[in-house]
Amino acid sequence: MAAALEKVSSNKAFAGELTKYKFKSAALGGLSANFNIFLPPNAANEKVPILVYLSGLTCTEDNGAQKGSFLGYASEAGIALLFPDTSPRGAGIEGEDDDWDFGTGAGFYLNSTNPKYSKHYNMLTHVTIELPQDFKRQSIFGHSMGGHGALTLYLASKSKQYRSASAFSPICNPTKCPWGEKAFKGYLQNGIEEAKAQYDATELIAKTTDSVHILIDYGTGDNFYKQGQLLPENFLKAARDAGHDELKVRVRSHEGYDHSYYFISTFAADHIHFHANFLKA
Ligand SMILES: N[C@@H](CCC(=O)N[C@@H](CSC=O)C(=O)NCC(=O)O)C(=O)O
Repeated sequence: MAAALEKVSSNKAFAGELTKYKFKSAALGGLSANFNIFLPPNAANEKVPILVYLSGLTCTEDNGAQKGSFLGYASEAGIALLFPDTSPRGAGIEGEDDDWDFGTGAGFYLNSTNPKYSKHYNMLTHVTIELPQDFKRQSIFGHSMGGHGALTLYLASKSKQYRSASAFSPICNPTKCPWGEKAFKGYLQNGIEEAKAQYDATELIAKTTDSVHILIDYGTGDNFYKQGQLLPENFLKAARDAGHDELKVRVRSHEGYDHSYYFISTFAADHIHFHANFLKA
């Protein structure tokens, strides 16, 4: 990271340290951006791998850090956690605060090509290039819109930036659900068609021939799943059709669990341990 970082807060947790920084983000058009980073205790003596967590709609860099139950498991595994924000803040674009599922808090981890948003809404560059400039061993996970971000950043990365990806209740096929359709029509000049090439995990896995390491968990009691916003079955079918077996792409359905952080924290250990296999190999 080239820009100067300003420490906002710091808390000791699980023998490690959770620190919030802010800086002036070039990717987000010069706006001030926050992120949290958790360093496990062994980071004082050696280089540690990093796991990036992307949050969902309406979230900030705090939701995952405060409610995900990830820190203790990451501390034990010797893995750092990076929690970016979910969108630029305060761009001042007309209408960006009108809805909870578009604009502020809803950056969809893409680079906007619509001139109205393209100066500020570049969360793809922010997360993949601007924040982690010096990190060599990285994996990525996320929730809901952040699960969409984790899967698409992993699958679309030409440089294989991430060793593995996992997601809780991800938006798996956003070109076919209301949240994705709304976001892509707003942020992208060529809308859904443009999104299919880069920002739809189901479209991407169908074209992926390389070996992948993906874990997805969702709950059958999740109202957004029931409303057809997540579509994990589409992703699973596309993965199997493309030849990715259970060892490469694992999609688990959990009876009765909802979309909340109670669900995420229930399976937090599984996700940290899944990534540890690849980050520490
Ligand atoms: N305000 C909304 C509900 C918003 C919501 O549920 N956001 C989820 C992510 S949804 C997909 O990206 C979330 O993580 N919320 C924050 C939390 O801490 O739970 C509504 O009115 O339905």
